[in-house]
Amino acid sequence: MATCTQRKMIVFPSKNELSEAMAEYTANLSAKFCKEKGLFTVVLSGGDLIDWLCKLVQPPYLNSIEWSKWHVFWVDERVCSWDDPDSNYKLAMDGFLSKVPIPNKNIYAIDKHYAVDGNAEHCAAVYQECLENLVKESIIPICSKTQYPQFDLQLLGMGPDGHMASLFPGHPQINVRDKWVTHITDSPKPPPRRITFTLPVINSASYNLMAVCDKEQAHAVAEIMKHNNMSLPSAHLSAQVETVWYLDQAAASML
Ligand SMILES: O=C(O)[C@H](O)[C@@H](O)[C@H](O)[C@H](O)COP(=O)(O)O
Repeated sequence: MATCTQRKMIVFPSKNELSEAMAEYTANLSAKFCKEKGLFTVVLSGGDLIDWLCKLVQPPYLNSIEWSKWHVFWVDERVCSWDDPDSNYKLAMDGFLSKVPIPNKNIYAIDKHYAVDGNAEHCAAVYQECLENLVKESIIPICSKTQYPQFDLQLLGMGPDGHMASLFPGHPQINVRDKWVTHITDSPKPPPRRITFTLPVINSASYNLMAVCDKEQAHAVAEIMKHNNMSLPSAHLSAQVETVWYLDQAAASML
C-alpha cells in the first residue's frame, strides 16, 4: 500500500518524556476533534502502551479532556474473557479507562460472550458488525479516499519482530483487504487467538502514533527507518493526515 503521508519520528530521552508528549498529542487531537465533530474516536493497542498513557490520567489532562465525547476501540484483541490477564480490554480498563469518565457505552470491547467461546473468526465478524453499525450511526465516517472506516487517532505499539496490531511478519493477515477486522489463530506472540484491524483500516486513520521503547525493538526500528524493510508489518504504517513514531533512546539506538 502506498504511503499516504510522510513518517515523522521523534526520539525522546526517556519513557517519561515520551509519555508526556503522547498525552499532549492525544489531548490536542481530542480538543480538535471534539470541537470539529463533537466526538473523538480513539483506537488502543495492548502491550506497554497502556502504561505510557499514565500522564493522561493526571492533571492537567484528567480534568481538561472532554472524556464524555470519547469513543474507544481496540486495534487488536486477544480472544479470551474480559477478566483474563491476557485481555487488552482488561489491561486498558485497569490502567487507564477506569480512571477517566468515558461513558461505558462508548467503550467498544470484543464481544464478552463470544470471546469466552474462543472462536476468533466469529469475534472478528462481530467486531466488524459493531463498526458497521457505528458507521450507520455516523460515529465513524468512511474515509473518502480509501472507503474504509476512518478513526481519528490510533495509538499503536510494535513488537521486536516488527509486528503491529496482530499483523505478524510472514502471516497472511497483513494482505487482507476484503474485511475491516480479521483474525489469527496461530499468533507467534501468545496468546494464539486474536482479532485485528486489517492494514487498510489501520492506514485510513487520520492520525497514527506508533510508540516504541526499549532495546529489543531497536533492530526492527532500524530495519524500518533505515532500510525500509517492507517484510515488517509496521513498515506499512501510514495515515491520512499524519504518522508519527515516538521512540525512546534505546529503541532508536541502532539508527
Ligand atoms: O495485543 C498485542 O499484543 C498488542 O496490541 C501488540 O500489537 C502490541 O502493541 C505490540 O506487540 C507491542 O507490545 P509491547 O508494547 O508489549 O512490546
